Amino acid sequence: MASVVLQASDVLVGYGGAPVCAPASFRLAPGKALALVGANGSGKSTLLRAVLGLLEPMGGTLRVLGEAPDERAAAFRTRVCGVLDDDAWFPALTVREHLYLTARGHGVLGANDVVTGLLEEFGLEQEQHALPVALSSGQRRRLLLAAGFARPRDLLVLDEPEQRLDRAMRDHLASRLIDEKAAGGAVLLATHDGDLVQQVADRAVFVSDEAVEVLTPAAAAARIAREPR
Ligand SMILES: Nc1ncnc2c1ncn2[C@@H]1O[C@H](COP(=O)(O)OP(=O)(O)OP(=O)(O)O)[C@@H](O)[C@H]1O
Repeated sequence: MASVVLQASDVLVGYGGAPVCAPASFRLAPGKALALVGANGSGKSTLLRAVLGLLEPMGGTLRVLGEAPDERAAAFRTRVCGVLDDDAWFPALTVREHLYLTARGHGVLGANDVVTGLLEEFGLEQEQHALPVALSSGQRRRLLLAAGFARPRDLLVLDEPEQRLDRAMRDHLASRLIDEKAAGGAVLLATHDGDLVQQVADRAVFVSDEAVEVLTPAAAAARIAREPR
């Protein structure tokens, strides 16, 4: 496997020709996790969207698994899994059917058993035959996360995965991400959770319009504690 999963060199992102933050440079290797931290609206999600190939950078060089990100490319979508807070559901498919479709669509063997395990892991057994419209926002969040883990991936990109999770589920997510690294996966997450940064991340990137700095997880957690929310 490539020794670098993600390489950003002076990447500038924004909308309508206006950058949302300073140019960002960072790299991520297999088996490592990188956290993007910073104030609300600082540009974390926008950087994630560029990594996922959903937004063309305005400047700099961005390489994901050696290529410019392109979500239209099947090879890219096979290896890069994004979990955004986008609530993109098929309204007539149940929780179980969503997970099964995701796993089967990515060629997972024994998809039914994989789904059964994920339903239990993410506390969705009772809701497995419910439609998305019937779920609480926290249950929908857990379904989004479970769908991310239902399919193969080399890079897992998560936007504020801690949102709407209780403490126990946050801790479970942290251990799941540590396992992901141990299995050789790379994790890029935007987060406001300093504990999650310290539990999971090997490095952090502090995003702002003045400068984008690479920090230790402890330094990033200290910055998060100081940021107004
Ligand atoms: N589609 C869009 N078009 C124009 N501006 C946008 C769009 N999406 C986000 N923005 C703006 O870009 C800036 C950065 O937003 P972004 O969502 O990347 O920040 P963030 O760091 O992820 O914030 P938060 O922590 O609140 O999720 C904000 O000023 C936001 O209003």
